[in-house]
Amino acid sequence: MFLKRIELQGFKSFADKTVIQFDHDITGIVGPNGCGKSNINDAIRWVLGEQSIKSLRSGSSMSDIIFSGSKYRKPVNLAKVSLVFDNTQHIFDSDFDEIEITRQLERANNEASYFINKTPCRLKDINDLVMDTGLGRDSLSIITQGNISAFADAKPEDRRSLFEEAAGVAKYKKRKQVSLRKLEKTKDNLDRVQDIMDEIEHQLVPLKRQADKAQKYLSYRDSLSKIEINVLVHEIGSYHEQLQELKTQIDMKRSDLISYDTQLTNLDTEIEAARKQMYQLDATIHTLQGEYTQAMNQSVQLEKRKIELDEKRKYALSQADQEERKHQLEQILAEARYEYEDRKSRLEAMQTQYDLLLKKQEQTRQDLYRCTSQREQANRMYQQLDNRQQIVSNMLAQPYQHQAGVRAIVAAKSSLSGIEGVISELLVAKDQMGQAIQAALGGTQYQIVTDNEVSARAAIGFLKRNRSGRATFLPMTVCRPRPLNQQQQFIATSCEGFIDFANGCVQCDPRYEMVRDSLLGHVIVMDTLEHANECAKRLNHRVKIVTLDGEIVHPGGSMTGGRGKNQSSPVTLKQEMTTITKKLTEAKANLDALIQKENKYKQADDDYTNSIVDLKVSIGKLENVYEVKKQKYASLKDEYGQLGDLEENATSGLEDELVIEMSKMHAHIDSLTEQMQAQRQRRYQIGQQVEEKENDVRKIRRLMNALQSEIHQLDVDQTKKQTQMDNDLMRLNTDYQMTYEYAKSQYEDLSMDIEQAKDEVVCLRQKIKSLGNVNLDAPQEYAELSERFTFMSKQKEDLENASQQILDAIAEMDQTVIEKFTDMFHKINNELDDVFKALFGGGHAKLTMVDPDDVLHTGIDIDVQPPGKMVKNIQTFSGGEKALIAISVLFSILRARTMPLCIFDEVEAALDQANVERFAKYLDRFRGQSQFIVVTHRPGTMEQCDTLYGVTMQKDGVSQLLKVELRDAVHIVEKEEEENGNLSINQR
Ligand SMILES: Nc1ncnc2c1ncn2[C@@H]1O[C@H](COP(=O)(O)OP(=O)(O)OP(=O)(O)O)[C@@H](O)[C@H]1O
Repeated sequence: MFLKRIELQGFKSFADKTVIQFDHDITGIVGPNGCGKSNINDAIRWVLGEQSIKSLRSGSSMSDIIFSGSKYRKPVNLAKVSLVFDNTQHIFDSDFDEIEITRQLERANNEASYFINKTPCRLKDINDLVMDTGLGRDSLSIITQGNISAFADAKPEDRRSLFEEAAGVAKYKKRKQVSLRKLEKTKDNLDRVQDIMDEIEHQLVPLKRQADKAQKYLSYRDSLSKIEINVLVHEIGSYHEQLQELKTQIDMKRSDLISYDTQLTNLDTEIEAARKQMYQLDATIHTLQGEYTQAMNQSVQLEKRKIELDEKRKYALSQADQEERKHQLEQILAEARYEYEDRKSRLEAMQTQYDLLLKKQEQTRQDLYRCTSQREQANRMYQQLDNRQQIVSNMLAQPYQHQAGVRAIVAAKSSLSGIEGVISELLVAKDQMGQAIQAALGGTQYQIVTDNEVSARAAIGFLKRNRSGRATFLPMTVCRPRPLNQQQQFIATSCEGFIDFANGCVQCDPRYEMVRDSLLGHVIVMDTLEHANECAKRLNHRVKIVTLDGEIVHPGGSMTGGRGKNQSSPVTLKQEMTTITKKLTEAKANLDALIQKENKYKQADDDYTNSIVDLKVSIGKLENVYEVKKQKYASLKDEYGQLGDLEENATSGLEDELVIEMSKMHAHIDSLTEQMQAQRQRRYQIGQQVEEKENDVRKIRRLMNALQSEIHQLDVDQTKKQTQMDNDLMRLNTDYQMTYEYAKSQYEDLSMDIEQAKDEVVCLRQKIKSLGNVNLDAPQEYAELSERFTFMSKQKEDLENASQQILDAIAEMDQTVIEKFTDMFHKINNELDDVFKALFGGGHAKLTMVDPDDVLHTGIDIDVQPPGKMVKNIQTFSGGEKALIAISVLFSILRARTMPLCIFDEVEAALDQANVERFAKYLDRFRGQSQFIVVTHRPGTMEQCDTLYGVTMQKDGVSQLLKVELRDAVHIVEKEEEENGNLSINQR
């Protein structure tokens, strides 16, 4: 037997373990109403996976199928039912020869457990196992009275399931359902993937922009760091060298300072010594003056004594004898002669000295005159320069009188960002180059340099807002050197009168070298217009040429030149100011030197005058004395000549010591005078030396002041350079986390000069700034998002493929279903007419598809014509007829398709006795083909059963089973009938 046994325990009324053994084809289950027959049917369906509480005729919960107890029995907590099948024919797709399917339910947790051959499994495993075997919870295997009566009244489409079951397409339908669910799920996934892709695509575009921007930023940053590190290394090295140079200069200047200081100390010592000498000379002169006065007094005394002596002599002479008188006269004459000759020689000496002084004074006066005229000329020059300096200074104070816009920007410079200055301030013409540079720059000298275009725009906005005029701005970021090509440079430099290229004729901060080269690198400076013309010709009039006088030969050959009233511009003014200041300093020094020289000459002149006057007075005095002495000697000579033979022996005849004394006194006085003059002269010379030394002191002090200023300036430069170097070092450290030594070791040749590199750094910084905010995670995010998008695209493709595969599989399954369904439908239809005739005793029956074109969904109609009846509409048949029609179809199906097991639960209940017997007889035809378990009350049916199970229920509400082999049963019935008369089996 296919179903070998059923084991129940705790299921509904089967509280105790009950085993129903099936040994024959047809087994009947009999018993009074409510004894629990149908519970066996329920138990089979329950094991085969029934989930509907309603179908199981249970309460509100699945746990209601567990024996709920009775007045005399306690409820149980576990329901367990096992079906044991013979699988030697492998009706189930399993290698096992016996299959035991078990389901149990515990009241405590209301949880069901499933087992196949005692191995726990899922409900799905049981469904899969029984699928299309003819078993199953909704299968043809289990037909109830309700199924039978509903068949005829059912809608055509509701009948379809019976035929589908017969055709065994449930698994396809189930698979189709699974496939459809999969398809639905796939579509959901596809939609979700598409949504995600849309979202990613939406994010990808801006993220791509951000990533590109970040890539640009990183590329700029890399270039910047490479170049800037090199620039910083170069600059730090350069600052280091400059600092060394500055230190050397400072050390040298400090040593000069010390040397000057020593000189100053020496000069002070010398001046001090000279002053002491002057004091000593003053003292000497003073002493000499005293001696002179004393000598003069003595001289006066001697003169008085001489006069007295002469008077005495005169008297003695009048009293003396001839001899004595002669002797006296000879003495007087000798004295007179001595005095006369003495005064004469002294006078001549004085006169010689006087002449010499006059000559020297004349020479000094000539020098003074020359010096005065030089000084006057120097003074005029100085005044002129001073006046010009005032004018230039005033002009420099208001350099942009006619450029309102430039003036406004310069005034507001501190409140505007990025304003570097006006070209004319930033580029300073070198000496003698003012006119040329002014001509070369032209109007661009009033352009304002800004750090970049943004600053220029802001400044123009400022001028607009304030209506402050117009100005031209030159952003440093657009400046590029514009040198002449090599051939033009060669021609220009080989031209006669070539001075330089205009960019070489200006000085500027290294920061503005790019501006300088951009504006002036292509302009040539020549000495004269003639040479400029010649050069222009050789350069085919393609280049702008300017001359030192400010003439211009324009490209094309036109020329500009001439001279206006005021040729000055900010470019020339600065240079002029520098030149004037330099000249003014020189002129002042020259003037001071000339004044000093003039004063020296004046002093000398004064000194000569004094000496001359003094000498003149002395000469005057001496002349008188000389005249007196001369006349005295002459008159004495005349007077004493009359006396005869007087001997005139001037030297030997002097007997009076007084005359000699007087003469010595005069000589002494003259000597004192000379000494005083010499001392005075010496003092004057020392005074001059002191003055010169004091001048030297002043000069040295000036030099020292200048040196100190220079040292201070160098200190400032040093601090500045040190700060710049520290800044660069800090930048290396903070921006690039590098020490100088490490950065230096990484130094690379950039294949560009340092100025270009600096320019590149500015340019790159500007580019980075113009990028604005940068999301550095963007490239990574973009890569991840792109990868995700690719992944999603792949997923989408996979899902679309899967979807197509499912659709293909569904189409294939549909085709199989159509084929199997159509085949089974025809088979059943072929059987139906015969079965119908057998059960109805004639007539016709036929199945039709409501919509043959849609075999997958078509409903099934049944056309019947019982014998002798014209009625075709199935609805109009009686209940019994409807049941018999349904049974006809059921048997047709059983004929068309072999079922291993059929459970009929009072399917023939509505039939009359005759039809029950036909039914029973027909049932007998399937013996050996299918196994039947028949729940019945009808004796006709029972008669066909091989075995009957009688179900009873005592007052404890528990179903009991009694197995009766039919032979025994017939025997028992016959025995009972004999004993009790006409009692039916049913009543038993
Ligand atoms: N959980 C349960 N616990 C105890 N008894 C139950 C339970 N569920 C159902 N029963 C009992 O089972 C009986 C119904 O059994 P069933 O319907 O199989 O009877 P039957 O023999 O088929 O009757 P009929 O001939 O009238 O169709 C009722 O007496 C009912 O009380």
